[in-house]
Amino acid sequence: MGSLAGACEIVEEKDVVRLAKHSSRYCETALRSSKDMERHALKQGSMEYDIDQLFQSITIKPSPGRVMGSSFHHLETSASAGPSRSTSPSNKSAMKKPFPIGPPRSPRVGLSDSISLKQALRDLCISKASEMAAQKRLSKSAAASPRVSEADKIQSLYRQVLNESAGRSGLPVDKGKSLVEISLTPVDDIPSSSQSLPQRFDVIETEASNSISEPSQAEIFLGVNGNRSGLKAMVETSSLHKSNISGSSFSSASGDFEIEIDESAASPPHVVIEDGIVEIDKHVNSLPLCSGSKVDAEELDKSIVSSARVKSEPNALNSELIGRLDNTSSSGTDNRKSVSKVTRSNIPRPKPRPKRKLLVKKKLRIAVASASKLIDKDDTSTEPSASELLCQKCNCALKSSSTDNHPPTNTTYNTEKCSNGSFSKNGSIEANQGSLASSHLIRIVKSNKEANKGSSDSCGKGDTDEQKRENPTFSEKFEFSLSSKDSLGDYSSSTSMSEESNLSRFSCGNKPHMSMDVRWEAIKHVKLQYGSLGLRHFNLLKKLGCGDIGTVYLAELVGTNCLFAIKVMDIEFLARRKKTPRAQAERVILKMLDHPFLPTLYAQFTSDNLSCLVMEYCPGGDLHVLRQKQLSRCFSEPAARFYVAEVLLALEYLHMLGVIYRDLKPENILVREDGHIMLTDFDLSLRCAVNPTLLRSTSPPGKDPARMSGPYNTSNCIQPLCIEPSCRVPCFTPRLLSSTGGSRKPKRPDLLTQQLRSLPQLVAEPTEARSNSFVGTHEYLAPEIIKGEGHGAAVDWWTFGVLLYELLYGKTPFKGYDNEETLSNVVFKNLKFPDSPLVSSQAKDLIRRLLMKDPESRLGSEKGAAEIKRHHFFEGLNWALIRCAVPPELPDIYENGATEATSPQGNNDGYLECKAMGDHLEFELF
Ligand SMILES: Nc1ncnc2c1ncn2[C@@H]1O[C@H](COP(=O)(O)OP(=O)(O)OP(=O)(O)O)[C@@H](O)[C@H]1O
Repeated sequence: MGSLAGACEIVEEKDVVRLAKHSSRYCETALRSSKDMERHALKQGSMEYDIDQLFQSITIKPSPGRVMGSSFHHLETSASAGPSRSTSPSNKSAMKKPFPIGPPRSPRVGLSDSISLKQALRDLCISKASEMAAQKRLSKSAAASPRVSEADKIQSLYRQVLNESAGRSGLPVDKGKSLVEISLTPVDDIPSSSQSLPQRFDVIETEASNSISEPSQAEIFLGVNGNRSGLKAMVETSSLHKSNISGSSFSSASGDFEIEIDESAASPPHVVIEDGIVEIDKHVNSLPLCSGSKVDAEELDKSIVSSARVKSEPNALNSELIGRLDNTSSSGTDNRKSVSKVTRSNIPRPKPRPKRKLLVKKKLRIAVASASKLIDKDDTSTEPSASELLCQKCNCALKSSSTDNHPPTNTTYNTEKCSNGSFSKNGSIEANQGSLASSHLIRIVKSNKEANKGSSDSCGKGDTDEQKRENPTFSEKFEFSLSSKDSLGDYSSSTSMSEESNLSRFSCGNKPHMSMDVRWEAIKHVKLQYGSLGLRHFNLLKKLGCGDIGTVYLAELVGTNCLFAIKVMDIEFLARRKKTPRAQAERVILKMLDHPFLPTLYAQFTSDNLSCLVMEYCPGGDLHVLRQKQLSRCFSEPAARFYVAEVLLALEYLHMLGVIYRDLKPENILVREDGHIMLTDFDLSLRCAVNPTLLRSTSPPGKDPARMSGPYNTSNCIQPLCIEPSCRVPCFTPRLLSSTGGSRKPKRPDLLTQQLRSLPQLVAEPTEARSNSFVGTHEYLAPEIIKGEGHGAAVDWWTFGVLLYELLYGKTPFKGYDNEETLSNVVFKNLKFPDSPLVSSQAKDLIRRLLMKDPESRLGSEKGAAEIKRHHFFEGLNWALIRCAVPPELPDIYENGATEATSPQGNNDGYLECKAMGDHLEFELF
């Protein structure tokens, strides 16, 4: 057709007539006759007939050039050669049939060109029609044939694409080199091994089904030009998901596997599991093979974690993703940008796992918990909590409490070691909150645990052998515990230190002034709950100090907010050092005490070789520390008066109980939270008999009461006025009682004062007590103690004078170069007062009267504290209400009730001594 178009134009016949009005009649006739013949011949076939009809309406119009040069010239020649040039209708037919012009030639020549052209056109049309019919038949048969699969179509399509591609690029299609791997295997079924190659298809002859549009081909070309894996994915896309020819999704033939491919995603995806669908978003660097529902949550977790970690590595993702699509792990080096999102819906996974998401969440939660455990590990490794180490019900120390063979990180897994299985979570939690205990606690608890086991406690009987195996040191310690237990039994029986005695002995009933204290209730509750109280019920928070016979810890009762000071004493150590009597004395004295300026003993128990005293905790430190904090390293006179007044009351109380304190010094005067004092440390105290007597005044009326034994020694007073509720309580007015020993001239007493002074005086001073012990602190030792002449209660008034002196002057009065000189000064040196700071004469007079080297001349030696109270130094002081007075200063309370003053003193000597004394008890610094 193309060649023909160039030679002539096909126009309608009328135009030809109009144009060829000069054509000869012969030509028209010939043409007409020729058409008739052909029409007749084509009647046999309808298609040919139609074509013939078509051609009847076609007139070949020669091109201008040709017309002028050949055909037109040919017509002219014919016309000139003919007899008539008329344009009559008869000529029309002649013009239709060309006749020869010029030299005569066969009339077929001119017609033969025209006929051949038409014939060629007709043949071409027939050929095309036949092809279409054949193609139609072929397509019908192909559709009906079950053997023609989608893969065949894919292959044919691909073949066609390759051919076109080769044709366009000019490259030959080499079957061997450009063999394309078309994987029809769903991802789930693809083994992860890199050796398993995808199924290969050779390109086969298949008719194009036109199912691939240009976009798909473009994608395929992109894949071809990219890399093998990319091509594979794209081919899969285009072939398996016809509905989405753009290749944005991938679905298997079974329809249960879908991979969405987002071409625009050039960055790594990340994975989200939701209702069984694995979504790979842009941030996954390393994604495990999503083999259906067999996707391992751990791997997914890893992927998620890694996605967060390697967001900045987008290139790595594609390779991994492609590798997963190929299911060939080794194909991870490709870098294809067209695949970035894969969605798995419902294929080969046997059953969906709707809980996958939960599983992941759980894992994350576990991970958080693990992280918390890691954080806890660190915490417990350095500062384990007692409650974490103990079974709260059966008091069995948990495995983790052993620091020898078990790292502290095991603290949370060992509840199963307790046969009772009653590990108290609350206790643990609360213990964790406030636990600052150090490793020493572990060892103490450990000893406690072993003691429990050794004493056939209800918990862990069967674990003994097992623990021996697990802990090589257990056997040794276990035996030691037994021996300790024997020793303890003797000790306990002789000293009534058992827990049972503690239970029956102690209650708030015999300590009325503290009966409302919540700490009693807390202790009582624990005793009722667990049957007994032990060290296991406390979290040792801080070491407060280490004394001569034990170490004092700040402790919290587990499950409460109650703080205590627990004095822990190693019984064997005490026995070896012959200090057991001191511990006994302190314990007995503490049991008796019920006074606002003396410590309350809440409980006492023994565990293994430890004797523990649970006392009231004083957070304000001691007066020695407090004095050091003062500007001039000494207290003001009012402050000093306040403190010594309270000490005086405490000493008076002790003396009434028949206790000579003997160790008065600022270090033993603790400051409570409210600023009032508490006298502590009674291991040097002397217990003695005391016979409180009511002394009647023998002096005549009007005599200076300072010379009397007491202000109330009036014979005409039957009952002490202070007992009367309706009394105006003049006896509480210190002024009335302060004439004793005062340098000031006493005022003339009025009638009431005379009556009060005439009242009988209670004297509860253990005046008859004598001791030859060399006890106390050098600077505070009374001369009679140093001389060894025997001493009594008056030693406390000597020390009381030294205390007042130190508080006012910041130093002790007889301090020498060394202890020997100090002792010498105490015995021989006269008392001197420094020029500064300025101290009142009343204070100096009191000190002077108290520091009389002769104990019998000493103020208070005859009638006790009452004499001292009456001194002018205390004039105006309300003794009865001094506990309600405002203290000089309040301590700064820090965390856990501790203060700067109660910070660890670092007494390594004492501490090391404690460590050395116990075979398996170690006290360590925080
Ligand atoms: N109830 C308490 N509250 C607060 N801290 C206390 C308490 N009891 C003792 N401490 C502190 O513990 C330290 C040691 O006390 P401990 O009674 O063992 O006596 P010490 O006076 O140092 O020694 P020693 O018994 O040899 O005289 C004290 O210095 C004191 O700081």
